[in-house]
Amino acid sequence: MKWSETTWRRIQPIYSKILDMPFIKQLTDGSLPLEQFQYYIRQDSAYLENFGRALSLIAARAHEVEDILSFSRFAEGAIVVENALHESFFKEYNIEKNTEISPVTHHYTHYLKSTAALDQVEVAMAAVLPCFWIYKAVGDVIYNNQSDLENPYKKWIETYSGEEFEILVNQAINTCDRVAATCTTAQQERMHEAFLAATKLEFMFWDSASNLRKWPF
Ligand SMILES: Cc1ncc(CO)c(N)n1
Ligand SMILES: Cc1ncsc1CCO
Repeated sequence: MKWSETTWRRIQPIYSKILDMPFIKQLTDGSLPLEQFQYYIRQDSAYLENFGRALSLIAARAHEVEDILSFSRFAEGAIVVENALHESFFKEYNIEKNTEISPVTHHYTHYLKSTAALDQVEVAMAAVLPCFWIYKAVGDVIYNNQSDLENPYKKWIETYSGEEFEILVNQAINTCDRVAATCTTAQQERMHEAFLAATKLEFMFWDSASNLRKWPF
């Protein structure tokens, strides 16, 4: 079995919990309270900026020229999406710009950047993979279950359900499979652990928006 098939199977219990989250259900039917969406977009802007940095670090550390190119493109894509948030979502949804980074965003972005800087590069590639794969999978489920044509979050829903994003996601998955094939079993296991950790953080990222989580001080 491919590394990606094994890793996707292993995270199924968490993936099911993600699909059951109130945030996802309410985004799908359009009933998500605006305050939660605003919180989410502000945090996602900070997330994408740092995700872009992590992807650039991986590009710099990749062994193969084709992977330097892919991860440089991914990094650019993340910053382009971040820019789009500022150009449209911040204005349309009346979102304040200067936000304090939340505890979960802080943890997730620092986890990705330290993994990208210090871990084996194959492990770093596995750590960023849920950002692609979970969003593609969840984006498709939301897109296919939209119940309300007037959904105020329609534009967001379209970001991750297009063919363009799908191509990048498949590229990220295939890259992980190719590099995993060069790794020892122990190294592949560390790739699984990184994929699992980032999947949990994807759950927590939405959970944090649902609860408008803040620092205690
Ligand atoms: C938290 C998070 N994970 C993944 C993506 C998609 O890359 C995103 N925009 N935000
Ligand atoms: C995963 C992801 N999220 C926003 S853009 C992107 C793909 C990289 O361009």
